Amino acid sequence: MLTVPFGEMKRAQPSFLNAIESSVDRRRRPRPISRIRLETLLADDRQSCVSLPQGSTMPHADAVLDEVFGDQYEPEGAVMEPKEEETVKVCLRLRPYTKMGGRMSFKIKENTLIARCQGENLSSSEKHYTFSNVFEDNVSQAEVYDCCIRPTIRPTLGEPGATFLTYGTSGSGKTYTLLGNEGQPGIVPRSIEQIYEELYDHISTEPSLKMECMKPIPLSDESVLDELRKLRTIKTRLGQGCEESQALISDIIQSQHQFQPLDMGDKRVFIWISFVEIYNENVYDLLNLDGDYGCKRKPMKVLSNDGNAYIKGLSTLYAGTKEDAYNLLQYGLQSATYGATDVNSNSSRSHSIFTVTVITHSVSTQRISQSVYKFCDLAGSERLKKTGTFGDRLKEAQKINTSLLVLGRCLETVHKNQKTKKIHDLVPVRDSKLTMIIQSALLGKEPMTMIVNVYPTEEFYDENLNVLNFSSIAKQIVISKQPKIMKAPHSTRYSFFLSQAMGSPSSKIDTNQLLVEYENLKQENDRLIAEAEQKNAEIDCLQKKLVIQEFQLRNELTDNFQQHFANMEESFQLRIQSAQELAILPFKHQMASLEKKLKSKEQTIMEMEDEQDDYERKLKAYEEELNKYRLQQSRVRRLSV
Ligand SMILES: Nc1ncnc2c1ncn2[C@@H]1O[C@H](COP(=O)(O)OP(=O)(O)OP(=O)(O)O)[C@@H](O)[C@H]1O
Repeated sequence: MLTVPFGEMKRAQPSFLNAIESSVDRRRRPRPISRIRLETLLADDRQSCVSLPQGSTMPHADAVLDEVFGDQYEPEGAVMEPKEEETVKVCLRLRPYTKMGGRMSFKIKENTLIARCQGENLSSSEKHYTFSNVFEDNVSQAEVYDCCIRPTIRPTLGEPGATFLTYGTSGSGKTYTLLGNEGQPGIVPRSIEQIYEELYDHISTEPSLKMECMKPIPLSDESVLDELRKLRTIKTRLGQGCEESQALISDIIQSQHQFQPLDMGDKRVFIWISFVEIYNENVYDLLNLDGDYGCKRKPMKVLSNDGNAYIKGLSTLYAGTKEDAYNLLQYGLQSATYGATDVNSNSSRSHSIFTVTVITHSVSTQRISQSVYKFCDLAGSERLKKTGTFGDRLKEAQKINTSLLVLGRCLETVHKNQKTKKIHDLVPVRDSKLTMIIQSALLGKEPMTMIVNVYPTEEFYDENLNVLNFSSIAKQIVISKQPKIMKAPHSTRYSFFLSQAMGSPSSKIDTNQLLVEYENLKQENDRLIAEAEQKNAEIDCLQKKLVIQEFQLRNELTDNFQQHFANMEESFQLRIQSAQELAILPFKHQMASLEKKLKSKEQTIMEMEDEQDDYERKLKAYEEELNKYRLQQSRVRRLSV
């Protein structure tokens, strides 16, 4: 249970879990800020902070605005209109109480909910939560729409669009508020009706202009046919029977609201729709026509371009009629993930974002603007224990709570930065996919309306207080709206703009002037093409030079390497030679001494041979003498005989 003793109330710091309710302390109530601040317009990755005095003429600020808005900023007239400032609209909606058992103790006083803290002394334990509007449980869907959504949907030139969020515990009525049912349609079908009824005369049946990565792209005839083919596929997949329920919903809405067609002069409107689901921190395309039901879906990447998020490869389909828009909504809902918890048997386990992009093309001024309306059905913020979550459901709940916590941190940081009028901390929009996608609203660049759904039971007492604390921070964020106006792209398809002009209501008046403009543009185009060709020829020449230089360089390098290797070889040879000589030297000495020894031995041998000769001669002489003696002896014997 969340209780804050009265004495500590003043000192407590606002935080996601324990926000200080603005109505408790007068000093903390939201007040109009006297100076217009640009830091909220800067992306979270920009560190600098610029502020402008209200209503000032500001030639010196042009450069800053140019940098922030690029092409989108038009410094016409030099005098800046003071920018409208408003805070995030936070409305409370109570779900009718159906259960027996304990009802949460609270009372409503105008736009303030006074919650009584459980088990505390009455005077010190009341918490006051002030909202833009409070809708009690008997307020109809139509009243909710008229009061907090209808005034924000103004898809005329220069309106940036808006983000609508439903936030609350599981089963508190978020999906009911956003989508409703057949008998009680919610915000999304009512917005579709409003947009299509108000823009009826101006909506182009041909999807010939699209936004890609925040840039307007005129589509080729083949792409137009491709887009129409996709719509037909969706219609075929939905099958028969959906038209009847759509017509019924449309009739109910028409009977409850009076939407008048707007006079938008020569403007043509193109409406594109996308639908994504964030499930377990992965973003999935709900309008993807390539994958079949049941096959593994591919998570998509969320990228950021100058503080505006876009999803890479997301299917954005053209909805030229409200029937197309209903079909796309229904098709996306069929693809969305549903699981069951103990609290709500049809609990949506993912955040889903239905986006309607209205592109407005002014034929006379060639200006293009886009208004992006995001309808976010957030998954329930719930306690794991109460919702009986295990396994996959537990993993889902953890991811859901993490992304909602990041959402709370973002709101808290933006609020802190705005309050102190300095950028102290970067807004952690990148910490979750949800906050990345709705970053422009979180950073205060476009209006945001949050409908806080509360199911007032004792059982959800703590969770409901957390939701209320969360909303009290959101309400204090200041929105600095900036129109997003772009010039028509330098396209080779001038015929697109010309055909738009011909088809527009004011075409008769402007046709001649447009033809002159067209001729001028054509000449300009020819001149640019000739210039481009000349540049291309120069590039070719430079490329050739580059190739020759590269070839020469390669040869030079090869020669250098060869020379280097030859030098290395030579020095190695010398080193080997000297090493060899060094190694041979002891053997040479040994050989010389052996030769010397040999010579002395030879000398000795020669001397001995001489001696031998002497002995042989002497032996011969003795033998001769012996022979003589023997001869004498034989003579003597014979004589004696
Ligand atoms: N204001 C209301 N009037 C009548 N019925 C309501 C209202 N709000 C909610 N309900 C009913 O309460 C039930 C739960 O509502 P819903 O499905 O919109 O809850 P949820 O907040 O979207 O839940 P989860 O986050 O789990 O998806 C539904 O049957 C719905 O019809």
